[in-house]
This record gives sequence, C-alpha cells and structure tokens, in this order.
Amino acid sequence: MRLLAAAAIALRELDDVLAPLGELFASAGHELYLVGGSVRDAVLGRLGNDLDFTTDARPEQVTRLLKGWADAFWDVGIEFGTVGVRKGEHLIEITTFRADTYDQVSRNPEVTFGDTLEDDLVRRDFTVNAMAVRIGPKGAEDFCDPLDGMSALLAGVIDTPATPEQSFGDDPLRMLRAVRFISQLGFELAPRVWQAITEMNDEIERITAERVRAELDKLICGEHPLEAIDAMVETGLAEHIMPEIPGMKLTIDEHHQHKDVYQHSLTVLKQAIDLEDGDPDLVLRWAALLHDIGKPATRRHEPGGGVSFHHHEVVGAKMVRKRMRALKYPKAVVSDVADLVFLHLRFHGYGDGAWTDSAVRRYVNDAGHLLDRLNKLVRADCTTRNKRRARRLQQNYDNLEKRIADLKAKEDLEKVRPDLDGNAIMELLGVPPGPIVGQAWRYLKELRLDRGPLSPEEAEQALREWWAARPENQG
Ligand SMILES: Nc1ncnc2c1ncn2[C@@H]1O[C@H](COP(=O)(O)OP(=O)(O)OP(=O)(O)O)[C@@H](O)[C@H]1O
Repeated sequence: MRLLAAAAIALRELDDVLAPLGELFASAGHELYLVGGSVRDAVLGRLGNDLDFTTDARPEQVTRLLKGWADAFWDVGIEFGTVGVRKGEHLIEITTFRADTYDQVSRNPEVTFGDTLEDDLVRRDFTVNAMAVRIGPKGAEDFCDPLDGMSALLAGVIDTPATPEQSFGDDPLRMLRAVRFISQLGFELAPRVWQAITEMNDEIERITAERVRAELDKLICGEHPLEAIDAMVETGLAEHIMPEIPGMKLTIDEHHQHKDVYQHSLTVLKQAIDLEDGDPDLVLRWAALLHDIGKPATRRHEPGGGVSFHHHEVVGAKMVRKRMRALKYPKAVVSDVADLVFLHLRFHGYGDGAWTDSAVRRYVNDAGHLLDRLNKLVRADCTTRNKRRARRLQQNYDNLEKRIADLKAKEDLEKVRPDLDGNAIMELLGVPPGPIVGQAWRYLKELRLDRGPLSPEEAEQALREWWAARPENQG
C-alpha cells in the first residue's frame, strides 16, 4: 500500500510536534488522534502545516494541557469544542469528540460531545475525511479506519458514512462540500451521492451565504474546478447557488464555435488558469467563468439571421455584483470581478492591432490595478477553432502587451493625471473651488490620455482654449 507508506513518511517528519503532543495527552490519561482532512492529505502526500486533531478531553482540559506548550493560543471556537494553537510553523486545532452534526453556524450552536472516536468519525461528512491516526508519546502509532475511508481514497470516490439522504438532511452544506472535493482532490461522487444531491439540491437554500461562499472559494481555487462546476450544474445544485451559470447553457454563442456559452466559459476558465503565475487567482477565475453571463439576457436575433449580445459586458457586470454581494463576497472582490467582466471586451474595441498611443493609455488607465488580470482574461477569452483567427488574435495580444511595455518605458502609464492640478486650474482661470474645476480637470485628463504628457505651456494653452470655447464665456 504505497499511499499508506507515503502517509507514514509524512507523519514521521512531524514527529517533533506529534510526539510531544501525544506525550502531553497520554500523561493526562487522554486519547489524541490526527483526523479528517489532515489524515486524508497525509495519505495523498499533500499535508500542509494545518493539523486537525480530535480527543476525548473536554475543551477546558485541552486548554490546560496546551497553555504552557504552545507558542500562541486562541479559543474562538471553544463553544464548538475547538481549541486552536500555533507551535512553530504548525497551526493545530484540537476538537473534542463530536456527538452531533457539524452544522455549526446555521442551526446547531449547541454542541454535544461524544465518548468514543467512532462516535466522532461516523458523523463526519465523507468517508475519506473520517480516518484517524492515534498519536502517542512516539508520534503516529495506529491507523483507525472503521468506515473504510482508505478504499474510497484509493478509488477516488466521495461517499458518506451514513446514507447520503440522512447526511445531507442533517447538514445540506455537505452537498456543496462533496462537489468542492471534486475540485480539490479530482475525485468522483459515488453514484448514490450524485443521486441524493440531484433529489435534495434545494435544501442548500437552508445554508447561510457565508458557509456557501467559503466552500465556493475552495471549489473555484481547486485543481479541478471545471469538473466540480460541471457536477454542480448537472446535479442541479448550481441552480440554487448561482443560477447564472446553468443559465449560460441556453445560449449559443455568436460564432457557433461551442455547444453553448457555458462550454465556452469553462474553456476560458481553463485557459485563464493556465496563464496564472503561481497561486490560484480567485478574482481572475471568477471573472473568466462569469465574463459572458450577460449574454442570455442580451441575445437578439438580427434581421440578417445573426445573433448579437450588445452590452452584455454591462449587463454581466451588474449581474456579477448582485450575485456576489448576495453571497457576501468582500467588496473589493465583487468590484474587481465585476470590473473585469465589464472590461473584457475592451481589447476587441480597438480593431485588429491598430493600437495607437492613445488607445494603449486608455486601456491601461481603465484597467488600473486589474491590468495584469485583464490581459490574462482577454487572452484566455479566445476559444476559436479557426487556427488563422486564433493566430491573428494571439499576435494582437502580443502586440498590445509590447505596446504597453514600450509606452511604459516612456511615460508613467500607471498614474495618468492631468498636467495641471486643481490649484493650478483655479489660479489660471481665476475661479473658486466648484464644479468647473472638476470639469476642467476631466478635460485635461482626456487630453492627457489622447496626446500623452504635455509641457506646462501646452497644458495652459489647451485649458485657456477650452475655457474660452465655453458658451458662457463667448460674446
Ligand atoms: N459539514 C460537515 N459535516 C461533517 N463533517 C465535517 C463538516 N465540515 C467539516 N467536517 C469534518 O472536519 C474536517 C475539517 O473540515 P474542513 O472544512 O477544514 O475541511 P478539510 O477536509 O480539512 O479540507 P481543507 O483543509 O482543504 O478545507 C473534515 O475533514 C471533516 O472530517
């Protein structure tokens, strides 16, 4: 069993933290187990610094045991039976055996504790998350797997300890967790799990937006988000979480390149992921998946027989704002994703490669801090099978990025400001603070975007001409 061997090696490397912890609990007469995602990830060779444990000791006893040993300590989860500590680089959470469901936030703040490890494991969400390793004075000592999570792990299957209907009835969030593990682990749902989600997906509406969002974040940032999104759509779960995603299935794109806008969006998501520099980029991934959600609502059949989606970027950005706000995403994430959706057609507005200095300045200025992501999004948004067209678009992207780099070498493209500030404008025109100053400022900024940096004399001259041409200053 190679996987188990991998786990044994991973755990041996943790001996210097596991053994002293095991010693502490054993000498106080308590059991301690590494459990849940930590055991699963150790077997898969992907264990990080977060370690989850379970114990028969009550939270106050755990607190007493750990206080002198840990480098830092927090007890925000204590009413749910969890005590958290940091030891060196490890973030450790120790939870007392559970004898109720894990639906902590929305329905069940009263936690009841269990007496045995088995009580705890059988209440966990999936069998792959219900394995434990007994920790004693020598570190990892024994592997406990009463629900045969190892077979499910080896087969790559997400299944529930009890029947899925019972499990999802206790905590409907588990339906979304199941799909999120497809993304993180590349596993499949057991047929009975798939079936149960198909039948009970509307129950997810009982769950708070915060819990849903936490799972969605992990889903979209996993290694296999396309498969997970597809499972969410095909089981009907997406209809209750983000109906805009299945909504894209109804609409064929204008070039008839794809079965539907939904398939195109999944491809764009995949291509955007391929362009990431390192860590998963939540904002880029959402923007790639949602960039065309305005299409179904804006589809028009044109008299000549074609289809158009005018202003779908405007409608799409609005839809993104509404949905992501409802899911309680932080303001900055909502506005970044919506802005990218709004800007995703900017690139095409400039025709085939005719990037004037003014067009480059405007593109960079409008993208602001999203420039790098916008470049990736527009590059990813090319899914044509017409090789010549794809090559031409590719050259156009390369050309744009080169033009941006060239112009950046000459001007401070990041912070395009008018060549005169508010004070200089007031002095020159002899006006007090007021709306006129704002109008003059915007005029000069437009001029700056069109023509690049102006000398002070040129800027003053331009401002005087603008002022003289105003109706109230004529005659
Ligand atoms: N809603 C739930 N129902 C039942 N068990 C749960 C539930 N949420 C968490 N668990 C249990 O607690 C463990 C830790 O949960 P957590 O959400 O941190 O996921 P994880 O498996 O550790 O994955 P990750 O660390 O990638 O989020 C799970 O492995 C599972 O055993």
